[in-house]
Amino acid sequence: MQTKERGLPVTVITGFLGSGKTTLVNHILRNNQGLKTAVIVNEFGDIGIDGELIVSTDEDMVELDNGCICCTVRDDLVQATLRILERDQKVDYLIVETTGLADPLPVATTFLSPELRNFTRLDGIISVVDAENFAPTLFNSETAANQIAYSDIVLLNKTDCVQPEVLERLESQIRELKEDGPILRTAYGNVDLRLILDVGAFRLDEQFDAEPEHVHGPDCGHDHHDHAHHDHHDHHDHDHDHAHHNHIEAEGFISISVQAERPLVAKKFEQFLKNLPEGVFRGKGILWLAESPEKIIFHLVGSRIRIDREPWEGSHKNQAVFIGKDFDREALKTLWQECLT
Ligand SMILES: Nc1nc2c(ncn2[C@@H]2O[C@H](COP(=O)(O)OP(=O)(O)OP(=O)(O)O)[C@@H](O)[C@H]2O)c(=O)[nH]1
Repeated sequence: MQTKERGLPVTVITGFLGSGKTTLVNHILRNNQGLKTAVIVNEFGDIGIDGELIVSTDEDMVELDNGCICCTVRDDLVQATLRILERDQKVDYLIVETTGLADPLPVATTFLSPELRNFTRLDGIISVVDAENFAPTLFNSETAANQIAYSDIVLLNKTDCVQPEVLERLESQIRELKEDGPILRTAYGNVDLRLILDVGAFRLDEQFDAEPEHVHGPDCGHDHHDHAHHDHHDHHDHDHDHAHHNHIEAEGFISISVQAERPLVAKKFEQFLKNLPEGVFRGKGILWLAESPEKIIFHLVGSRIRIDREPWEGSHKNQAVFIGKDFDREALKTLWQECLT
C-alpha cells in the first residue's frame, strides 16, 4: 500500500453496542498481511475491557480515556493520532473503533480538522450492524440510526444467528436509512479486507453540502451538522467540556462498572445473569470464578451470552461493565456483590 503521499489512511469502525466491532478489529489485525496497523479504541464505561480483548497488545493499540469519542474525548483522539504519526516506526494504517454509542460523524470529521487533515486520509466509515438484535426502533436511538446513515460501508454481521429472510428484511431496513453503498454480510466480521480497507469509500459530498475548499470540520466557527443531509443532533450548540454532555444521556443510556479482587461463585453468577435488571443490553468482562482455573471472557448482547476461557496472565481479578437504557444500577450492584465469595 502506498500511503506516503496521501497521508495515513484511517478507517472508523462504528456500530451499536455488541454488534461486533472489536471482533472485526481482531479480524483486521490477524489478516492485514504485514501492514503496520495502529488501533485507537474508545469505550463507554469506566473500565476499559476492549484493551484486553483486542489481539494486538503491543504499543500499536491506544485506549482513549473514558468518555465519548464523539464528544468529550475529541482532543484526545487528535493527540493520540498525532503521537502515532510521530512514531519512528512508520504506521501504514489507522483503525479507530468507537464506542457502541458514538456518533461517527464528529469522529470522522476530526480527521478533516486543521490539526490532522494534512497528515491523514479518511478512507471510510464502516458500520457494523448486529443481524440478531438490530431493529430500526432499537432503543429509539438516533445515534444507532446515524451510525448507519453516516457510514460508507455496512457490515451486516452475525449472519450465523438469523435466517436468510431476516437478512433480506434487515437489508431493506438499512436501505431506508442509507440509500446506497455496499452492505456486506459477515459472520464474526469475516470479510475480505480488500473490500473494506484502503477503498477510498469516504465521500465528502455525501456527508456535507460543502464546497471542497471548505470542509466543515469540528473546528469550524459554525455548526457543520446543519449541513448534513439527515436530521442530526447538534454537537456544537453546547459545551464539550462537561462529562457526557449529551446524546448518550439524552437517549437514556447508562453504564455501571463492577470489579472485585476476590472470585465469583459460578452458580450465583448464573443467577445474577438470570436476574439482571430490565434495560441491560450489553455486558462484557473478565471474570474470575472460584470453580475455574482459567480466565473467563464474558459477553452479553441482548439475550445472548458468550463465555470464552483463556489462561490467566498476571493477577486474577473480576472486571465487568454493563450498559443499557435506564436500568436500576443499584440493583445490579447489589446482585453483583451477592455473587462474590
Ligand atoms: N454469533 C456471532 N457472534 C458474534 C459475531 N460477531 C461478534 N460476535 C460476538 O458478539 C459479542 C460482542 O462482540 P464485540 O466484537 O465485542 O462487539 P462490539 O461491537 O465491539 O461491542 P461494544 O464495543 O461493547 O459495543 C462477542 O461475544 C462476539 O464473540 C457473529 O458474527 N456471530
